[in-house]
Order: sequence, then C-alpha cells, then structure tokens
Amino acid sequence: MHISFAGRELDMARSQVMGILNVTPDSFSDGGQYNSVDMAVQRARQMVSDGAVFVDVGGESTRPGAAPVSEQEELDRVCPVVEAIARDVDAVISVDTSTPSVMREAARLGAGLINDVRALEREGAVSAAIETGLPVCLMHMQGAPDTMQANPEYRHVIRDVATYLMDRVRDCELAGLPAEKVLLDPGFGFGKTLEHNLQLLAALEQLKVLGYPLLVGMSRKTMLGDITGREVSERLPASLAAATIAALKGASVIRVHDVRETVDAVKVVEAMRAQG
Ligand SMILES: Cn1cnc2c(O)nc(N)nc21
Repeated sequence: MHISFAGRELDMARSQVMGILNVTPDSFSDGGQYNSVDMAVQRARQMVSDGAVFVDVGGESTRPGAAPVSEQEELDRVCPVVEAIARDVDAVISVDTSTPSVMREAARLGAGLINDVRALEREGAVSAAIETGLPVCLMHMQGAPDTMQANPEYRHVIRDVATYLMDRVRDCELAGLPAEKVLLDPGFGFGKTLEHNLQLLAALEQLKVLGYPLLVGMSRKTMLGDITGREVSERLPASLAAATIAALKGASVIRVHDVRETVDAVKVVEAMRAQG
C-alpha cells in the first residue's frame, strides 16, 4: 500500500522512521528565532542523513502536564521551520498540530502529513485537513495532556481504542477525507497506564486489521522508564526494543528521537522480511 505525501510516494508495507523535531522554546537555545529556525533545519538535515523519511515538526508540547499554547504562538514557532525545511531538506514534513490554521499554513509551506494527537476533534480541524489534501494521522488520546495520566480507565483498552479510531475515521471519511489518506495511531502514553500501553503494543497487529497504516511513538516515553527504571536520557536501548517490536508487528511509521540507531534496528527487521 502506497500513500503520496506531498508528491512523495511511500510504501506503507515497510517501516519508515520519523524524526522528532520539537520547536517549543525549551528545545533550542534561547538565541532568538533565527537560531532556532537555523538549528531546526540543521537537525532536520542530520535526521534525514541518518535515514529519517519523515520529520515531525511540533510547536505545542503534548507531554503529560504540558501547558496549552496560543494559536499565534504555534504558528510563529512552526511556520518558519516548515518553510525552511521544505526549502532546504529532502524530507516529508509532518506537522504535529491540532490547530486548523497551522494545518493550512504548514500545508501551504510544504508539509506532507498532518499528525494530530487529537484526531481532528478541534472545531474546524476536519475541514481544514481535507482542504490541505494531505494524508492525516489520527491518534487516540484519552482526556487532555494536562489531565490524561491522572487515572486512565478502559473497559477493554484494545477494543476501546480501536472503536474510537474507527469512529473518527468514519466521521472524517463522511466529511470527505479519502480513506487512502488516513493513518492511525494508538497514542502510546496518551491517557494510558503502563499495562494499557503494553496491551496495545502486544495487540498492534489487531489494530492493523482496521485496514490503515499505523504510526507509533514510544521513543524515550515514560512507559519505557517504568519498565527499565531508566531516566529519559538512558532510554535508547528500550526505545530501540520498542521500535523493533513495532516494526515486527507491521507499524508503517515509527516516531523517534534517535533516528540513526532506530534506522539500523528497522533495517534488521526489513532484511529479515526481504528473505520472505
Ligand atoms: C506528537 N506526538 C507525541 N507522541 C506521539 C505519538 O505516539 N504518536 C503521534 N502520532 N504523535 C505523537
């Protein structure tokens, strides 16, 4: 199955690596806008030379407890970076946003994928995404970043997440989003306990039967810290294990901080697959 991302056809039967490029103030030195755009382009270039196909540009931190960001602030952070990377770097630019105006602007500036952790639930998001013509990743989140980890509960986490994603896909398709432009994501760490995350990881193939390519992100997340007892900076081995499991289970896009290392891990899976 192939999807066109702003003109670049990618085989969703293989696992592609997406590099994380946070453009929130705490991600760069405080040397002002020029430095942060320039640094973002350099980082994107490095991730692409390390083998990333996608670069995920996000202006709003969605980690547990994160504070909301204004629409203008998000536009100011994201747009200059998308424009510069589209001009200077050969990558599919994923824009990590739930904000309709950011989707539109990023698409105009050269983005190739909309990555919405809120699955286009915001007012105007479905129509904005459809107007861009871009593929969209619909991710499951229970609650909101500032409250989602308080006490996540599910009747049956696999079924509940699958049902939510299928409901969102149906709404989006009824509104005019073509099915071949949809990717799905269980949203590891977004309103889930460790047990919920592990059940979702173990059952990843069951989500694939929904018929859409899967995007997953576990890189350096708390779930890996809970399992290993490691701090964020010491979670590369666990992140590689998680990425390898996801690749083995058929994830099409794997969203990570450590591109170079993950590309090699995924290459081992792909080499084994090539043997049939
Ligand atoms: C922005 N972001 C952070 N974690 C993510 C995940 O697991 N999936 C997607 N699609 N986006 C994420």
